[in-house]
Amino acid sequence: MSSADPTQMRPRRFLPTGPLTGRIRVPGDKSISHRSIMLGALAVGETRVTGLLEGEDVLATAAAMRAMGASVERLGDGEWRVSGVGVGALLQPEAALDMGNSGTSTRLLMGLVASHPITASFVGDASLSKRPMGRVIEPLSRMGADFTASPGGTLPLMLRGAAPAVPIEYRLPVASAQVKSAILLAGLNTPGITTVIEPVPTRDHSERMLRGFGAQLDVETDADGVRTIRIVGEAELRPQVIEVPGDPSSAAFFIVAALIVPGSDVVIENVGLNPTRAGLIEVLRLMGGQIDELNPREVGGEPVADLHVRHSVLTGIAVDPAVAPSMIDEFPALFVAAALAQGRTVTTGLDELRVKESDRLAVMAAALTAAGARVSETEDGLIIDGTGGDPLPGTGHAIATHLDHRIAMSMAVAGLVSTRGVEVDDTRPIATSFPVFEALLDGLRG
Ligand SMILES: O=C(O)C1=C[C@@H](OP(=O)(O)O)[C@@H](O)[C@H](O)C1
Ligand SMILES: C=C(OP(=O)(O)O)C(=O)O
Repeated sequence: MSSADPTQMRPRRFLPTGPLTGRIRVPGDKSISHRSIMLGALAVGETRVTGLLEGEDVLATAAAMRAMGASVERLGDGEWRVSGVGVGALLQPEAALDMGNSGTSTRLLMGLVASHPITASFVGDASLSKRPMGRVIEPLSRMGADFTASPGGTLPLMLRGAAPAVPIEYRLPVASAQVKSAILLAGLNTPGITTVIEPVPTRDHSERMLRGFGAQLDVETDADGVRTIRIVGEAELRPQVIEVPGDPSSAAFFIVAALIVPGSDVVIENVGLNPTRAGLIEVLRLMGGQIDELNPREVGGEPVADLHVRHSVLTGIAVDPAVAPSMIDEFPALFVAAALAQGRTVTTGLDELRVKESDRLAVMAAALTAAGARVSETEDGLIIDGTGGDPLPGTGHAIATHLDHRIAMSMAVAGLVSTRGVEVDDTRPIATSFPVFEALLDGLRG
């Protein structure tokens, strides 16, 4: 796990580069990888997964499911076997579950534990220990689970599951796939029907995968786009064979890199393009980005294509806040594209970015300023005046990543179009979601 110990930090200066050219394949989707292990661990029998992301966050999920009785084994590169215990049969872990840096592991596993007759403690690193868990504690308490959390509703916390739990109907107060998923997973072992009402659609991997594993789940969408998701509890899950598509959130760094580095021409293979995840591509196209989808197909029940990305003259825009949930993790990368675009980019409605691995509005504003970009921070977004493609001049200050992988990778990309490079204070967090990022980047430099 990434540690907060500053003596262990691994800095790197990302230098300006010539054109990026070639083909790459990004690792498996992080959201789908977490869910493959969790649902595999709840099915009776053997689930096989290929293309699993072997990042630290997913490994934290794997370790937790092992600690609760499932067998989770690595057979080869991205190839895993999960032998599940069955819904209702999770065992009480002997030690605290170490969630590392991973919000998804924490919140989804809290959902699972909440409706099992077990007690579990959750701990995490310095970044995760600041993130709000009240958003899952509240609905899961209504289902009967009992929590002892740190002040402010943070980790470390202890959770005593309810048996039986009580089904609820819950309207999400924040657009969060993690909160939605926590409640649906708790609903798996709850008698009756658990209902989540989602006013703003968020990534729907849980719904797709729960159905794929045989849970009875239905989704109704009204004329305003409000989704009502119902899951029938005391489900029996059937083991699956899952091929995890490439992670669009990882592809994002290479899409932006190829767009901003003059002369670049890159193909990123096997990128998941679920519409609840593909907002960045839409926004970059509106800015003038040349991104073509080749060989569209389905992988693991998700739309996928190879993306052909060429250097483009980008123009700043006002980003529609409605697109935010479908690119929530991609804003740091978008901010870098905006910093190199012509004219002004305005983003709004991004309060959720303040509760990710870091406060991504404040940290990206500081990071881009240190790189020489013109940025101002508002309550719920950034306003960025781009260089029009000129290299970022830099200020000589290193970028503080605050244990946030997406800040480290975004600023690595910014360094590619700079006059003297961009010094990232710590590259270790990159391993939480994209361990081969630096190797792929160095490979494209030719
Ligand atoms: O459900 C998921 O897999 C995720 C949901 C999002 O979080 P929120 O639900 O907090 O928006 C996203 O930021 C995270 O990287 C993964
Ligand atoms: C927000 C993220 O992940 P998590 O919430 O799982 O820590 C992310 O990967 O950008």
